Amino acid sequence: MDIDPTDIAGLSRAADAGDGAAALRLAVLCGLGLGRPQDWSEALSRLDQAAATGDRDAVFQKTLLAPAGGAVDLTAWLTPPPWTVVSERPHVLSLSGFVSPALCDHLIDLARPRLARAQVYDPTTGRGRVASHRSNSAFAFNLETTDLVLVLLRERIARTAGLPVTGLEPSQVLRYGVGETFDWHVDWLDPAIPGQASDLAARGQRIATLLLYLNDDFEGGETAFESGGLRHRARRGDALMWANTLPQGGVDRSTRHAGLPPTRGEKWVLSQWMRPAPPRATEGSGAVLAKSGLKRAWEGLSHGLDSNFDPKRDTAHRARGLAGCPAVHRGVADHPAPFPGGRPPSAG
Ligand SMILES: O=C(O)CCC(=O)C(=O)O
Ligand SMILES: [Fe+2]
Repeated sequence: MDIDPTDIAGLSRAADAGDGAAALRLAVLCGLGLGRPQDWSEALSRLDQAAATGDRDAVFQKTLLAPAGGAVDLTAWLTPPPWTVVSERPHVLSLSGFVSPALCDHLIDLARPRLARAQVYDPTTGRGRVASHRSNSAFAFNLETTDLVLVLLRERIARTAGLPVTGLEPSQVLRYGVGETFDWHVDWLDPAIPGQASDLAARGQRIATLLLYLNDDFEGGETAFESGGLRHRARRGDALMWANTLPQGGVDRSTRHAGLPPTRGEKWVLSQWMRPAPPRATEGSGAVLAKSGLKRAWEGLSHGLDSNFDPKRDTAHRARGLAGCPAVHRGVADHPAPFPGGRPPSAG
């Protein structure tokens, strides 16, 4: 495809003329709400259009999203599965069957050829750097590598947490070989650390973390919490979600945790850190952002940074976010309804 990937009109023309790759790219932009308003029904019909051309990637993504054949069940996708409370303090929930084993394999396949040594924040500069306490490897998805499966997965994660998808950081796949670890750490950012303060001011706190376990054929490698001595092992396709902030606001210091080293085999997880909203720098009129944001997001190959910002919705989330993760805290207090009234927000 030699069409400008940020040229929505050009992509639409090519898609309607039978270019499956253009239709598939358009499906991603429709699902993300980048360069145009978010529209699930168009995203799915562009996927169908791409699959109908015989585009192998589109056909494969459709089988992952609708394994029984037929149409993708959007309501099912955007409805969080039941959960169990693993720990009240820290607030940790376990969700079984978050995605299918086939989808886990797909995420591993996307990440495997793109892995690099995982990094941590440099406490002074705030830039990434290699550190001995994080010896595993990682891949963070960018706009180019984000497919419709990941777009829908990110929306499912956001709705499970009760946080806006625009606040999700780039999704990362982590791989741990034998002896590799993400040693004891917290996911929340510390305003007292200069390298984290400006990021915190721009994007808000990492309210919640969700880990999706992509395989289970290894030994050791548990996710461990210092407080209470919790050691969590999950089945492939299960997720673990916890709040890094307290319901009344402020960070939860009891969330100190680690990815312990596998003693046999390799461990794969998808790690999703969640903020209350996109960076303040991008706030403005939604329409202007929608156009210029896409070009900038593509050039930076990032996403989540410039998606369609809705000042009313996202400011409310940010305010709410300061007092913790809605779904995790509600889940702990009032298991199992994740949304007010027990129903997810509308899929539209
Ligand atoms: O791999 C794990 O079990 C932990 C990962 C983790 O702590 C993180 O991604 O923040
Ligand atoms: Fe962590």
